[in-house]
Amino acid sequence: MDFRLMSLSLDPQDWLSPHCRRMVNPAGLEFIDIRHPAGEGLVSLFGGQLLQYTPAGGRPLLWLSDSAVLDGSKAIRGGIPLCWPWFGPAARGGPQHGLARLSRWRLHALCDTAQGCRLELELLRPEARLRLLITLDQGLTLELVTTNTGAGPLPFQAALHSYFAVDEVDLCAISGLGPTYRDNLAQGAECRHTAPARAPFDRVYTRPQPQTRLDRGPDSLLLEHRHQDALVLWNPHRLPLPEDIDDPRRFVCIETASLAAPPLAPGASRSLLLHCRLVDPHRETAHVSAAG
Ligand SMILES: O=P(O)(O)OC[C@H]1O[C@H](O)[C@H](O)[C@@H](O)[C@@H]1O
Repeated sequence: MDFRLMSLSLDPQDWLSPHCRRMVNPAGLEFIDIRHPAGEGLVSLFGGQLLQYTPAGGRPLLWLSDSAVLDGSKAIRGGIPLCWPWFGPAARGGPQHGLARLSRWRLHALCDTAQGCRLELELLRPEARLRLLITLDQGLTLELVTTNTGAGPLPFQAALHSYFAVDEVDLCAISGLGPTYRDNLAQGAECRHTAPARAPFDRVYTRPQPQTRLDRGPDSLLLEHRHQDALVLWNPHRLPLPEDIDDPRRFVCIETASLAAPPLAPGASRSLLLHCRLVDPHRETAHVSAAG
C-alpha cells in the first residue's frame, strides 16, 4: 500500500466487505482498498479513479506516479482518470479533460464474491447521472455509463484515460490501434499508422480496433474496448513534463474514447467499456488485427 494513503483510523466500520476496506488519507480523500485472492486494487473516490490493479500472480497493470498529487487540488496522475464531459482543452474555459476526474464520487454499491469484487461509483450532475462499474477479478473491467437526466439532448465526450505500467515505453510493442491517426504533435495532421511508435507521441486513432495488445516484454496485456469511436496513444517522453510525472518511460497511455457520438436523448444511457487481462506472450496468441 502507498504510504501516502494511511488510514486515519482502524475503525471496524472501515471494512466494507471481507476484502474491501475504506481508507482516508491525511488530506481527507477517500479510497477503497481491495485485497481479494483474485487480485488487488485501489480506487479513489476523488475522480472516481482506479489507481492500481494487480491480478493474482501477475505484475501491476497500471502506473501511478510517485509524484501524484493526492490532496484534491488537481487530477491524480496515473491509474485510469475519467475524461468527461469533454476530452482535451475545453472550449468553455473549463478544466482540461472535464469535471469527472476532479469530482468527489460516492460508493453506490459493492459486491464481494469468491470470483472477485465489483464496485459501483456514482456522480450526480445537474444534467446527468454517471455510474462507474469497476470489476476486479482475474481481469479488470471498467464501464462508464452516462444517463441523460436533463430535459434536452446532452452532447458529451468521454474517455478512460488508462496509464499502463511498462518497464520502458520505447521497448513495448503495441498492435490493434487503427489504420490511421491524427497527430497532435503535428498540428492534427492525418497519418498512416506506423509501428513502432517511439515516444513522444500524442495520436488520436479515429477508426479504432476493438482489441489492442500491449507487449510489455515479460508479459502482454489484451485490451478490449466497447462503444469507443477513438483510441488515444500518449506519452510525453521529455517534452516539457507536468510536475507530477517523475519518469515518463514507465507508462504508456492507451485511452478508450468516445469523442464524436451524437448528443444523448433525455432519459437515454450510453456506455464506454474497457476490459483488460494479462496474457502469456508465449502461450496465448491474441487475435489482434495486424493493420495497425
Ligand atoms: O495532463 P493531462 O491534462 O492529464 O493530459 C494528458 C494528455 O491527455 C491526452 O492523452 C491528450 O491527448 C494529451 O494531449 C494530453 O497531454
